Order: sequence, then structure tokens, then C-alpha cells
Amino acid sequence: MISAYSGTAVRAAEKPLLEAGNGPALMQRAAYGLYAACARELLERRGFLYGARVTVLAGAGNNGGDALFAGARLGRRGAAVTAVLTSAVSHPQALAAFRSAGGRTVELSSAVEECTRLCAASDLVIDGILGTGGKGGLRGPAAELARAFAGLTSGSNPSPVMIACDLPSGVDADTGRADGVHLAADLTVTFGAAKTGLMAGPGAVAAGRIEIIDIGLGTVPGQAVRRLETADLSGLLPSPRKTDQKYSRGVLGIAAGSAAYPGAAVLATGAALATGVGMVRYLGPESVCRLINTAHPEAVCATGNVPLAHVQAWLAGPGAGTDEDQRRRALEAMTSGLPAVIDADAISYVEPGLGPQVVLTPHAGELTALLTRLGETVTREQIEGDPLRYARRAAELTGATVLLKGWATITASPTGETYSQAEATPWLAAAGSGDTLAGILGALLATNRCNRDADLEPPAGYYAELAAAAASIHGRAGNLAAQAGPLEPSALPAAIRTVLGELAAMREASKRAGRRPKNREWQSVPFNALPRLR
Ligand SMILES: NC(=O)C1=CN([C@@H]2O[C@H](COP(=O)(O)OP(=O)(O)OC[C@H]3O[C@@H](n4cnc5c(N)ncnc54)[C@H](O)[C@@H]3O)[C@@H](O)[C@H]2O)[C@@H](O)CC1
Ligand SMILES: [K+]
Repeated sequence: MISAYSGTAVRAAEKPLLEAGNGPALMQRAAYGLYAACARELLERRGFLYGARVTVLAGAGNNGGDALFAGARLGRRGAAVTAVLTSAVSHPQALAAFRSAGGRTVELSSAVEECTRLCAASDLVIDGILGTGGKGGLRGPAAELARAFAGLTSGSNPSPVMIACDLPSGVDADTGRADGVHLAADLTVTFGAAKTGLMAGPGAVAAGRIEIIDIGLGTVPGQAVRRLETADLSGLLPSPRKTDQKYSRGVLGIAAGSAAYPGAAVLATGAALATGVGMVRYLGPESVCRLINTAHPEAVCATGNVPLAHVQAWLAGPGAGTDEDQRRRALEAMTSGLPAVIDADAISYVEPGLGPQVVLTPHAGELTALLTRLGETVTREQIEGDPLRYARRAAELTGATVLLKGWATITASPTGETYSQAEATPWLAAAGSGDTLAGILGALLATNRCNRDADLEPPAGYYAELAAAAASIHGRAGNLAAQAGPLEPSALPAAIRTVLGELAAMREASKRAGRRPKNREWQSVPFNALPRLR
């Protein structure tokens, strides 16, 4: 599990160490981690460091200091390093180290065009303009360079590897907002702890891959945004017991689809079955029942009512359109007290007073409509710019758990626990993809251990965690299915089975080895390899 904290919280954790005089040592650790990542990326691409063209974009503060010290280390390994100084002042010791390692410097203000070309012709660019001390987007010549660089490196031109030092410059470290011009990275090497700004909205898009360098900050205060890693998923997936029968494994009731939109119900049912429920009970029009039974003969289909169906969880809304019976079923499902996925058209019937076991799964447009109906003044652009804030607000106003779809999918519980998953591929932006996600989540709600064991009380944030797991499986399955060419959502159930099969095999292997699977996907530099604090 990755825990990300706001830039403000990380700075608060740094404060006592800085007051104790450890600032320079912390910077050396950060710079070493950044250097190691840069060296690895260059070695992977070129085979050797000698002669690699490296440009360091260095701002006025400590972020520029980290980047210059990392550039100095690369210079000492034979890379041709140039620093573009974006401000009249630079970190003095780092600049001196950079120059004494043979680094050349150029002042950005007098040579924006030259510096842009220099960046575009590099093997590697280190973005050290702004870090956690940045306020707002890039300004002046730095903004000009960022715009021109994006233009030069778009399309089929070969582009340098872009590595952000701590976070992409211009992105807000607390929220992921980018109100002005910002840089984007292939890899962000972040220090002390991941920043929430890398987990949501434009910041998540700009961050690329993320690597965390543990510089020895200890505990960071404040509530984290969490991200599930591979090993975290295994405990949340359906896992039948020897004594189970089809009802005790978990039955999912699906009230989706309509005469006008039957396909959504077929996709949701297929995804739920692939995720592994004991049974799907489908409720809807007869024409949709027939389609579902053709595609999935094992689904039990009826035209009846929600309260009469014996299920452990509900999924309502995909493809429901204006079907009055589906509307009634969705309302009954969300107030039944059972876990329920409320998706698509059913989100427009949501009223406050729900519980965390109800998971709303809007995209930004649907959330705009919901929040507006609940009295908030908000636009779709505002939600896309700051999804953490609005997913949390919707959870607070409705009492439900909210899964807000996006490049990074945010899930928020009404008590504040928040997750961000970013495994998705842009190929998942396709009609039918959301129905599949709803099916996966419905299956997790029906089969989860708290639902099946009356003695287990779901801990706070449990449904947000399950929803994050669903988003993760959906993203992983999407990536797998997209390997075979443009993704068709109907190919997702097969990919879901493969993903879950691999996760189950990993769980079995670690059980046999008597240990929990390790979760260190985001850390490449071992802590004991970093320079020591004096
Ligand atoms: N403080 C510490 O203990 C450590 C800090 N580290 C690094 O230090 C960074 C934070 O350093 P700083 O606090 O110096 O802050 P930054 O380096 O992020 O930038 C601060 C400087 O940028 C200016 N600035 C702010 N917004 C601007 C904008 N939109 N356009 C142009 N200039 C702007 C400020 O006036 C200030 O001069 C972290 O991101 C991290 O990279 C690391 O070295 C690890 C240890
Ligand atoms: K930066």
C-alpha cells in the first residue's frame, strides 16, 4: 500500500529535521535517489552514461538544489550536463557542486528558445524548477519554455526522458491541481513520501511512473491518500471456502439495462461472473433477460422486485435509461441496507442519507449533475481539476462511498478515507467500460468477507478500499486486453479472469512460503544505500 501525504504535511515532517541542522544531509539523500533513477533510465536506453546529454531545469529553491546535486553526480560519471537556471538565484552549494563536476549553466531569461532546443535534443531532462514550495503554475520564461517544449516533443519526434524532481513543476503538491502551465514527466522521483498531488487530477496525469525515495522523515502527520498495490489486492478478492455453496459465496442482484440499452446489463453481468460470484440474479425487462441468458446461461433472470430477491449486494443503473421499473429497483437497492453499486442513470436518483455500503460510481459529468442537485456550485472542469476535493464532498453530502472515474480513479468514504488507483489505460475510455467496472465492484461487494461473515464489522473506509480494488482490477484487465489492439469492453471478462488468476497464484505462492507478498513496487533505492544523516 502506498500512502501519499500533502506537500504541506511532508514539509511539517521535515521541519524538526531541518531545525536540527539535517537539511543538507536530507538534500543529499534526495539527490542521490534522483541520480540513481536518472542513471538507471539512461543505462536502460543507452547502455552507458558517458556522453549522455542531460539538461537540468533548476529553480530558485531546494527543488532546484536536489536537481543540481543529482546533475553533478551524473556529470562526475561522464554525462554532458547543462543546467538551465530559471531564476536569478540558485541553491549556492548545489550550483557550486554542479559547476565543479564540469556542468555548464545557461540563464533561461535571456535564451528561452535556445534552452527549449537544448531540452528537446537531450537524452534526459530533470525538472527541478518547483517542488513543494511552488505556488500556482509556471510563470514567465519557465512557462514559455514548458509550452514550447511540449510543442517540440509532441508527435513522432524522439523525446528525452523527462524526470520530475519531487513533483512535476506547476502541479500543486497538496491537491494535484494545475491552475497554470505545468511540466509533465515520464517518471517522478518523490522524496520522503508520495505527495497527494501526484495521486489525483492533472498531477496524476503529469507524474508518469512514481518512485519514492525514503529520506528518513519518519511518520508524516495528516490523513493519507492510499493506493493499493498488487499484494494488497489478494486479501480483497473473492476466495471460496471449502464449505461454500453458491448462495454462501455471494449472490449479486443486477438491476441494469432497459429495452433501449440492453448491452450494459450484459457487460455488467459478464464482468461480475468473471470476478467470481456464486450467482447473478438479474432483474429487468424480458427482452434483456433473453439477451443475458444467451450470453450467460448461468445468470438467473426475472422481471420481479428488489425486496423479493435473495441477494447479498446490488448493482443498479447501467443502461437503465428512463425505464421506470429500473428506477424503482435502483431506489429500493440503495435504501435496502445491503451493499450496492449505484452507477450511471441511477446516480441521478441519489438523495442524502445513504450509508457507506452504497457506492456511487460517477464520471465527472455525472458528479457535476449530482453535486449541483445537492446545492453545490460546481462545473465539470472544476471536478476534473480537483477530483479529490469533489469526491470527498460528494461522499460527505450523500453519506455514501464515492468512486470518481478518471485517469486516476478516486474513491472516498463518507468518513474521509480516500484511495487513488491509476492502473487504467486510455483505451478504457470506451462505451461499456464503466458497465464492466460496475460488474467487478458488484461482485466484490457481494463476496467480500465482511458481507459473508456476520461477526466481521466493516472497518471505516472498507467500501472505499473495495471500490479501489475494483478500479485496480479493471485497470489491470484493461491493460491486458489492450495488448491485443484497440480494446473492446466485451473482451474484458476474459482479461479479468487472467488478472484474478495471476493474483490468486501469487496469494497461494506466498501462503506456501509462509509470508505476506511484499509491497515495495514503488521503491527502487534501498534506504541503506542512501547517504547517512550526520
Ligand atoms: N526541506 C527539506 O528538508 C527537503 C526539501 N527537499 C526539496 O525541497 C523542495 C522544497 O523546496 P523549497 O521550499 O525551497 O521550495 P521549491 O524549491 O519548491 O521552490 C521555492 C521557490 O520557488 C519560488 N516560487 C514559488 N512558486 C513559484 C512559481 N509559481 N513560479 C516561480 N517561482 C515560484 C519561491 O518564491 C521560492 O523561491 C522539495 O520539493 C524537495 O525537492 C529535498 O531536498 C529533501 C529535503
Ligand atoms: K519539480
